Amino acid sequence: MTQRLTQYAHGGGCACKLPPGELERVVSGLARTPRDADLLVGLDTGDDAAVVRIAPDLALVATTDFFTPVVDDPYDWGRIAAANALSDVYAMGGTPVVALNLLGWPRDVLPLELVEEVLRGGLDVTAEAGCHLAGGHSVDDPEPKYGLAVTGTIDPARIMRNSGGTAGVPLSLTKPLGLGVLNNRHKATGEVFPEAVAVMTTLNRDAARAAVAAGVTCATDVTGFGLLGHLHKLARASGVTAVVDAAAVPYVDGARAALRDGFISGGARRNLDWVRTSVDLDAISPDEALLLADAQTSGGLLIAGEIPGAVVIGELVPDTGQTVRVR
Ligand SMILES: Nc1ncnc2c1ncn2[C@@H]1O[C@H](COP(=O)(O)OP(=O)(O)OP(=O)(O)O)[C@@H](O)[C@H]1O
Ligand SMILES: [Mg+2]
Repeated sequence: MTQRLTQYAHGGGCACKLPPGELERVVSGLARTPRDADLLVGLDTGDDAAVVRIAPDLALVATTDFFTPVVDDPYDWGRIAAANALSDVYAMGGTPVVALNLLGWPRDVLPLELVEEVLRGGLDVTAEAGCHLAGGHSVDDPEPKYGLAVTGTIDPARIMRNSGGTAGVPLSLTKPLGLGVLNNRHKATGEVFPEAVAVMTTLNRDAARAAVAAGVTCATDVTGFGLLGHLHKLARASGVTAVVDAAAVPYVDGARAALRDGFISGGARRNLDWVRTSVDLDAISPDEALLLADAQTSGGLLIAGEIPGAVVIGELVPDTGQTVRVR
Protein backbone atom coordinates (compact mmCIF):
# COMPACT_ATOMS: atom_id res chain seq x y z
CA MET A 1 0.00 0.00 0.00
CA THR A 2 1.60 3.27 -1.07
CA GLN A 3 -0.52 5.68 0.98
CA ARG A 4 -0.55 4.84 4.69
CA LEU A 5 -3.76 6.45 5.92
CA THR A 6 -2.73 6.40 9.59
CA GLN A 7 0.19 8.71 8.75
CA TYR A 8 -2.34 11.47 8.03
CA ALA A 9 -3.87 11.21 11.52
CA HIS A 10 -2.56 13.03 14.58
CA GLY A 11 -4.26 10.37 16.73
CA GLY A 12 -6.17 7.28 15.75
CA GLY A 13 -9.78 6.25 16.13
CA CYS A 14 -11.55 6.89 19.41
CA ALA A 15 -8.15 7.86 20.87
CA CYS A 16 -8.55 11.19 19.02
CA LYS A 17 -11.58 12.13 21.16
CA LEU A 18 -11.33 15.19 23.41
CA PRO A 19 -10.10 14.00 26.83
CA PRO A 20 -13.07 13.08 29.09
CA GLY A 21 -12.58 15.89 31.63
CA GLU A 22 -12.43 18.55 28.90
CA LEU A 23 -15.47 17.12 27.11
CA GLU A 24 -17.55 17.18 30.29
CA ARG A 25 -16.56 20.80 30.86
CA VAL A 26 -17.53 21.97 27.37
CA VAL A 27 -20.91 20.20 27.31
CA SER A 28 -21.88 21.02 30.92
CA GLY A 29 -23.47 24.32 29.84
CA LEU A 30 -25.72 22.52 27.36
CA ALA A 31 -26.95 20.08 30.01
CA ARG A 32 -28.46 22.97 31.99
CA THR A 33 -30.99 23.67 29.23
CA PRO A 34 -34.53 22.88 30.53
CA ARG A 35 -35.51 19.45 29.36
CA ASP A 36 -38.79 18.26 27.87
CA ALA A 37 -40.29 15.11 29.43
CA ASP A 38 -40.12 13.34 26.06
CA LEU A 39 -36.34 13.70 25.98
CA LEU A 40 -35.81 10.38 27.76
CA VAL A 41 -32.00 10.49 27.55
CA GLY A 42 -30.29 13.84 27.09
CA LEU A 43 -26.94 15.23 28.12
CA ASP A 44 -27.25 14.74 31.89
CA THR A 45 -25.27 11.53 32.26
CA GLY A 46 -23.14 11.65 29.09
CA ASP A 47 -24.85 8.54 27.79
CA ASP A 48 -24.15 6.89 24.41
CA ALA A 49 -27.01 8.42 22.44
CA ALA A 50 -29.97 10.75 22.81
CA VAL A 51 -33.42 9.14 23.13
CA VAL A 52 -36.63 11.05 22.33
CA ARG A 53 -40.14 9.60 22.74
CA ILE A 54 -42.31 10.23 19.67
CA ALA A 55 -45.25 7.96 20.60
CA PRO A 56 -46.25 6.14 23.81
CA ASP A 57 -44.38 2.99 22.80
CA LEU A 58 -41.80 4.37 20.38
CA ALA A 59 -38.70 6.51 20.73
CA LEU A 60 -35.92 7.68 18.40
CA VAL A 61 -32.24 7.09 19.24
CA ALA A 62 -29.78 9.59 17.71
CA THR A 63 -25.99 9.61 17.79
CA THR A 64 -22.97 10.64 15.76
CA ASP A 65 -19.33 9.56 15.73
CA PHE A 66 -16.41 10.19 13.40
CA PHE A 67 -12.65 9.94 13.71
CA THR A 68 -9.28 9.90 11.98
CA PRO A 69 -7.85 6.73 10.31
CA VAL A 70 -7.22 3.94 12.74
CA VAL A 71 -5.84 1.51 10.13
CA ASP A 72 -4.12 2.05 6.78
CA ASP A 73 -6.58 -0.01 4.74
CA PRO A 74 -9.36 2.39 3.61
CA TYR A 75 -12.06 -0.29 3.33
CA ASP A 76 -11.31 -1.59 6.84
CA TRP A 77 -11.24 1.95 8.24
CA GLY A 78 -14.69 2.57 6.74
CA ARG A 79 -16.03 -0.63 8.23
CA ILE A 80 -14.56 0.11 11.65
CA ALA A 81 -15.86 3.71 11.73
CA ALA A 82 -19.35 2.56 10.75
CA ALA A 83 -19.45 -0.29 13.29
CA ASN A 84 -18.29 2.18 15.93
CA ALA A 85 -20.94 4.77 15.07
CA LEU A 86 -23.73 2.18 15.02
CA SER A 87 -22.52 0.88 18.37
CA ASP A 88 -23.94 3.80 20.36
CA VAL A 89 -27.45 2.90 19.13
CA TYR A 90 -26.89 -0.72 20.18
CA ALA A 91 -25.47 0.39 23.54
CA MET A 92 -28.85 2.00 24.35
CA GLY A 93 -30.72 -1.14 23.23
CA GLY A 94 -31.95 0.40 19.98
CA THR A 95 -32.16 -0.63 16.32
CA PRO A 96 -30.40 1.58 13.73
CA VAL A 97 -32.70 2.68 10.89
CA VAL A 98 -30.90 5.32 8.82
CA ALA A 99 -27.31 6.58 8.69
CA LEU A 100 -25.61 9.58 7.04
CA ASN A 101 -21.91 9.71 6.15
CA LEU A 102 -19.66 12.36 7.72
CA LEU A 103 -16.49 12.78 5.70
CA GLY A 104 -13.42 15.00 5.89
CA TRP A 105 -10.89 14.48 3.09
CA PRO A 106 -7.55 16.12 2.15
CA ARG A 107 -8.40 16.21 -1.55
CA ASP A 108 -5.03 17.72 -2.52
CA VAL A 109 -2.97 14.90 -1.04
CA LEU A 110 -5.06 11.73 -1.03
CA PRO A 111 -6.68 10.22 -4.13
CA LEU A 112 -10.46 10.06 -4.36
CA GLU A 113 -10.30 6.31 -5.07
CA LEU A 114 -9.36 5.86 -1.43
CA VAL A 115 -12.51 7.69 -0.27
CA GLU A 116 -14.58 5.38 -2.41
CA GLU A 117 -13.08 2.45 -0.51
CA VAL A 118 -13.77 4.11 2.85
CA LEU A 119 -17.40 4.75 1.91
CA ARG A 120 -17.78 1.23 0.51
CA GLY A 121 -16.67 -0.12 3.89
CA GLY A 122 -19.22 2.05 5.68
CA LEU A 123 -21.95 0.97 3.27
CA ASP A 124 -21.21 -2.73 3.72
CA VAL A 125 -21.39 -2.48 7.50
CA THR A 126 -24.58 -0.40 7.58
CA ALA A 127 -26.11 -2.93 5.16
CA GLU A 128 -25.07 -5.75 7.49
CA ALA A 129 -26.82 -3.83 10.28
CA GLY A 130 -29.99 -3.59 8.19
CA CYS A 131 -29.65 0.21 8.31
CA HIS A 132 -30.18 2.51 5.31
CA LEU A 133 -27.22 4.66 4.28
CA ALA A 134 -28.99 7.58 2.68
CA GLY A 135 -26.80 10.67 2.48
CA GLY A 136 -24.11 12.58 4.30
CA HIS A 137 -21.86 15.61 4.28
CA SER A 138 -18.28 15.98 2.98
CA VAL A 139 -15.66 18.68 3.52
CA ASP A 140 -12.10 19.31 2.35
CA ASP A 141 -10.05 18.73 5.51
CA PRO A 142 -6.27 18.59 6.14
CA GLU A 143 -6.85 15.40 8.14
CA PRO A 144 -9.04 12.52 6.89
CA LYS A 145 -12.07 11.86 9.08
CA TYR A 146 -14.97 9.48 8.65
CA GLY A 147 -18.01 8.38 10.59
CA LEU A 148 -21.79 8.38 10.65
CA ALA A 149 -24.77 10.14 12.14
CA VAL A 150 -27.22 7.37 12.98
CA THR A 151 -30.90 7.44 13.86
CA GLY A 152 -32.65 4.39 15.21
CA THR A 153 -35.72 3.29 17.09
CA ILE A 154 -36.13 1.92 20.59
CA ASP A 155 -38.88 0.73 22.93
CA PRO A 156 -39.01 3.47 25.62
CA ALA A 157 -39.64 0.81 28.27
CA ARG A 158 -36.45 -1.10 27.38
CA ILE A 159 -33.71 1.52 27.28
CA MET A 160 -30.27 0.49 28.57
CA ARG A 161 -28.98 3.62 30.32
CA ASN A 162 -25.53 4.11 31.78
CA SER A 163 -27.40 5.22 34.92
CA GLY A 164 -29.49 2.04 35.18
CA GLY A 165 -27.03 -0.09 37.18
CA THR A 166 -27.88 -1.58 40.58
CA ALA A 167 -25.75 -3.26 43.25
CA GLY A 168 -25.59 -7.04 43.16
CA VAL A 169 -25.53 -7.38 39.38
CA PRO A 170 -22.59 -8.97 37.48
CA LEU A 171 -20.64 -6.93 34.92
CA SER A 172 -19.99 -8.42 31.48
CA LEU A 173 -17.81 -7.39 28.55
CA THR A 174 -18.57 -8.56 25.01
CA LYS A 175 -15.26 -7.86 23.21
CA PRO A 176 -11.62 -8.16 24.32
CA LEU A 177 -9.57 -5.02 25.11
CA GLY A 178 -6.16 -4.05 23.70
CA LEU A 179 -7.36 -2.40 20.48
CA GLY A 180 -5.68 0.91 21.33
CA VAL A 181 -2.17 -0.45 21.86
CA LEU A 182 -2.45 -2.63 18.76
CA ASN A 183 -3.68 0.27 16.61
CA ASN A 184 -0.83 2.35 17.97
CA ARG A 185 1.66 -0.35 17.00
CA HIS A 186 0.07 -0.57 13.53
CA LYS A 187 0.39 3.20 13.04
CA ALA A 188 4.05 3.14 14.12
CA THR A 189 5.20 0.00 12.28
CA GLY A 190 2.63 -0.92 9.62
CA GLU A 191 2.17 -4.39 11.15
CA VAL A 192 -1.41 -5.58 10.57
CA PHE A 193 -3.41 -7.24 13.35
CA PRO A 194 -6.26 -9.15 11.66
CA GLU A 195 -7.82 -10.20 14.97
CA ALA A 196 -8.05 -6.56 16.08
CA VAL A 197 -9.64 -5.60 12.73
CA ALA A 198 -12.13 -8.46 13.11
CA VAL A 199 -13.04 -7.30 16.62
CA MET A 200 -13.44 -3.65 15.56
CA THR A 201 -15.64 -4.50 12.57
CA THR A 202 -17.94 -6.77 14.56
CA LEU A 203 -21.34 -5.18 15.20
CA ASN A 204 -22.54 -4.92 18.78
CA ARG A 205 -26.00 -5.82 17.45
CA ASP A 206 -26.26 -9.41 18.67
CA ALA A 207 -24.90 -8.55 22.12
CA ALA A 208 -27.39 -5.69 22.42
CA ARG A 209 -30.32 -7.87 21.36
CA ALA A 210 -29.32 -10.53 23.89
CA ALA A 211 -29.01 -7.91 26.63
CA VAL A 212 -32.41 -6.36 25.90
CA ALA A 213 -33.97 -9.83 25.76
CA ALA A 214 -32.42 -10.60 29.15
CA GLY A 215 -34.04 -7.49 30.64
CA VAL A 216 -30.75 -5.59 31.12
CA THR A 217 -31.34 -1.95 32.14
CA CYS A 218 -27.73 -0.69 32.10
CA ALA A 219 -25.07 -0.83 29.39
CA THR A 220 -22.56 1.31 27.54
CA ASP A 221 -19.94 0.70 24.86
CA VAL A 222 -16.21 0.75 25.61
CA THR A 223 -14.51 3.29 23.36
CA GLY A 224 -12.06 6.16 23.72
CA PHE A 225 -12.14 6.51 27.50
CA GLY A 226 -11.13 2.89 27.96
CA LEU A 227 -12.75 0.28 30.20
CA LEU A 228 -11.84 2.24 33.35
CA GLY A 229 -13.18 5.54 31.98
CA HIS A 230 -16.48 4.13 30.74
CA LEU A 231 -16.94 2.03 33.88
CA HIS A 232 -16.25 5.12 35.99
CA LYS A 233 -19.00 7.00 34.09
CA LEU A 234 -21.44 4.08 34.41
CA ALA A 235 -20.83 3.62 38.15
CA ARG A 236 -21.01 7.37 38.82
CA ALA A 237 -24.28 7.72 36.89
CA SER A 238 -25.75 4.64 38.61
CA GLY A 239 -24.61 5.60 42.14
CA VAL A 240 -22.78 2.29 42.69
CA THR A 241 -19.21 0.99 42.82
CA ALA A 242 -17.95 -1.31 40.06
CA VAL A 243 -15.58 -4.08 41.17
CA VAL A 244 -13.37 -5.49 38.40
CA ASP A 245 -11.40 -8.75 38.50
CA ALA A 246 -8.33 -7.74 36.48
CA ALA A 247 -7.48 -11.38 35.75
CA ALA A 248 -10.90 -11.96 34.15
CA VAL A 249 -10.59 -9.14 31.59
CA PRO A 250 -10.00 -10.54 28.07
CA TYR A 251 -7.40 -9.05 25.66
CA VAL A 252 -6.72 -9.44 21.94
CA ASP A 253 -3.55 -11.47 21.28
CA GLY A 254 -0.50 -9.25 21.14
CA ALA A 255 -1.89 -6.49 23.36
CA ARG A 256 0.40 -7.23 26.31
CA ALA A 257 3.43 -7.49 24.01
CA ALA A 258 2.52 -4.14 22.42
CA LEU A 259 2.32 -2.54 25.86
CA ARG A 260 5.66 -4.09 26.84
CA ASP A 261 7.19 -2.71 23.64
CA GLY A 262 6.00 0.80 24.50
CA PHE A 263 3.05 1.30 22.14
CA ILE A 264 0.78 2.85 24.73
CA SER A 265 -1.20 5.88 23.56
CA GLY A 266 -1.39 9.30 25.18
CA GLY A 267 -5.13 8.65 25.41
CA ALA A 268 -4.61 5.76 27.85
CA ARG A 269 -2.53 7.98 30.14
CA ARG A 270 -5.11 10.76 29.97
CA ASN A 271 -7.91 8.30 30.75
CA LEU A 272 -5.99 7.04 33.76
CA ASP A 273 -5.26 10.56 35.00
CA TRP A 274 -8.96 11.40 34.72
CA VAL A 275 -10.18 8.49 36.87
CA ARG A 276 -7.22 8.11 39.23
CA THR A 277 -8.74 9.96 42.21
CA SER A 278 -12.04 8.03 41.98
CA VAL A 279 -10.68 4.56 41.31
CA ASP A 280 -8.86 2.04 43.55
CA LEU A 281 -5.98 0.52 41.56
CA ASP A 282 -3.84 -0.59 44.52
CA ALA A 283 -4.17 -4.30 43.66
CA ILE A 284 -2.66 -4.03 40.16
CA SER A 285 0.60 -2.92 38.52
CA PRO A 286 0.91 0.41 36.66
CA ASP A 287 1.11 -1.54 33.37
CA GLU A 288 -2.09 -3.43 34.11
CA ALA A 289 -3.80 -0.11 34.91
CA LEU A 290 -2.68 1.32 31.56
CA LEU A 291 -4.12 -1.69 29.72
CA LEU A 292 -7.45 -1.26 31.54
CA ALA A 293 -7.46 2.44 30.53
CA ASP A 294 -6.36 1.77 26.93
CA ALA A 295 -8.50 3.81 24.49
CA GLN A 296 -10.63 1.37 22.48
CA THR A 297 -12.03 1.90 18.99
CA SER A 298 -15.32 0.15 18.24
CA GLY A 299 -15.02 -1.80 21.50
CA GLY A 300 -17.60 -4.09 23.01
CA LEU A 301 -20.59 -3.56 25.23
CA LEU A 302 -20.13 -3.29 28.97
CA ILE A 303 -23.31 -4.77 30.38
CA ALA A 304 -24.71 -4.80 33.91
CA GLY A 305 -25.95 -8.34 33.62
CA GLU A 306 -25.03 -11.63 31.97
CA ILE A 307 -25.56 -12.74 28.38
CA PRO A 308 -24.33 -15.83 26.50
CA GLY A 309 -20.85 -15.35 25.00
CA ALA A 310 -19.86 -12.35 27.13
CA VAL A 311 -17.14 -12.56 29.79
CA VAL A 312 -18.09 -11.69 33.39
CA ILE A 313 -15.37 -9.29 34.58
CA GLY A 314 -16.76 -8.23 37.95
CA GLU A 315 -19.88 -6.91 39.63
CA LEU A 316 -21.67 -3.80 40.84
CA VAL A 317 -21.74 -3.32 44.63
CA PRO A 318 -23.19 -0.60 46.91
CA ASP A 319 -21.31 2.72 46.69
CA THR A 320 -18.04 2.55 48.66
CA GLY A 321 -17.06 6.15 47.90
CA GLN A 322 -15.06 5.12 44.83
CA THR A 323 -16.54 4.47 41.42
CA VAL A 324 -14.31 1.52 40.51
CA ARG A 325 -12.23 -0.95 42.51
CA VAL A 326 -9.90 -3.29 40.62
CA ARG A 327 -8.99 -6.50 42.45
N1 LIG B 1 -19.89 18.74 20.98
C1 LIG B 1 -20.83 18.17 21.73
N2 LIG B 1 -22.00 18.78 22.00
C2 LIG B 1 -22.94 18.21 22.76
N3 LIG B 1 -22.79 17.02 23.33
C3 LIG B 1 -21.65 16.34 23.10
C4 LIG B 1 -20.61 16.88 22.29
N4 LIG B 1 -19.61 15.97 22.25
C5 LIG B 1 -20.01 14.93 22.99
N5 LIG B 1 -21.23 15.14 23.52
C6 LIG B 1 -21.98 14.26 24.41
O1 LIG B 1 -21.16 13.90 25.49
C7 LIG B 1 -21.41 12.54 25.91
C8 LIG B 1 -20.14 11.74 25.86
O2 LIG B 1 -19.68 11.76 24.51
P1 LIG B 1 -18.82 10.58 23.95
O3 LIG B 1 -18.49 10.90 22.55
O4 LIG B 1 -17.74 10.28 24.89
O5 LIG B 1 -19.81 9.34 24.06
P2 LIG B 1 -20.36 8.37 23.00
O6 LIG B 1 -21.32 9.12 22.16
O7 LIG B 1 -20.82 7.20 23.77
O8 LIG B 1 -19.17 8.03 22.06
P3 LIG B 1 -18.40 6.68 21.70
O9 LIG B 1 -19.07 5.57 22.44
O10 LIG B 1 -18.51 6.50 20.27
O11 LIG B 1 -17.02 6.95 22.11
C9 LIG B 1 -22.48 12.01 24.98
O12 LIG B 1 -23.72 12.09 25.65
C10 LIG B 1 -22.41 12.95 23.78
O13 LIG B 1 -23.66 13.06 23.15
MG1 LIG C 1 -20.62 5.23 23.55
